Amino acid sequence: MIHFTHVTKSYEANWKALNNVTFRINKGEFVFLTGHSGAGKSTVLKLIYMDERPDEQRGGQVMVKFSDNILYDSKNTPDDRIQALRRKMGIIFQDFKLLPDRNVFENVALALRIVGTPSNKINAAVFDALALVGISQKRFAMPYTLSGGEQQRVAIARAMVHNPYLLLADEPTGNLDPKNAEEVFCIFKEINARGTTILMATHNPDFYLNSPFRRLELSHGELLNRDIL
Ligand SMILES: Nc1ncnc2c1ncn2[C@@H]1O[C@H](COP(=O)(O)OP(=O)(O)OP(=O)(O)O)[C@@H](O)[C@H]1O
Repeated sequence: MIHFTHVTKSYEANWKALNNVTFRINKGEFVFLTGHSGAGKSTVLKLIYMDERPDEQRGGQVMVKFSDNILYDSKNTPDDRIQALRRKMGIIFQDFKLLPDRNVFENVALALRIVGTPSNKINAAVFDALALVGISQKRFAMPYTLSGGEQQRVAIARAMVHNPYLLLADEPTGNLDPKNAEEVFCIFKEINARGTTILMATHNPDFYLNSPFRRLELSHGELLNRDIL
């Protein structure tokens, strides 16, 4: 589903945030992305949701392939197709990024309203997504009244409401205490078991050391483990 082929990304001249990174993630996998602060984890995720592109000269290629007919690659995807790409994935950040002036239901519903989904379908999809993360009872609450763990669960519901093929998570448990972090990780495992591919950037070894899932480890912009094709 995700193919990085010799990807190099320089934000500044003569300095590579990512250097010649090649890996592949298959449909249905759960993969961790690890590495020290500044190793390039967020850059990998931004290249997948095309907030960034590889270097023009010898930057390699990022390809995201959802099916035989639905394919986005960094060389041939114009800027005006990026929204369509992002509608096929869910993205979760460390700091939740909920809209402070909308309640839980509206935060989750918004992505569907924007694309003109009929309200009966919105209601059903939002209820399903809130049930998935176990927070239906808080649907009328405003974000500032929720704990960090609850806010992140709303963010997961928002990311999942349109049934994405792929879930990208950038340090999703970084602001949570261990109990909430574990709960969020369990929700991710459930989402993956239902078929969504997951790439999760994390610093937390408790997740990846005792886990059957594959790990891509970055150090100073380079991939350390190369048994990942
Ligand atoms: N827009 C930018 N302009 C210049 N440098 C950048 C930019 N974005 C990232 N960098 C640099 O690229 C390197 C990789 O950053 P990135 O955010 O991908 O690392 P990370 O592994 O996600 O780090 P952290 O765990 O701290 O979030 C860092 O040295 C960072 O300072």
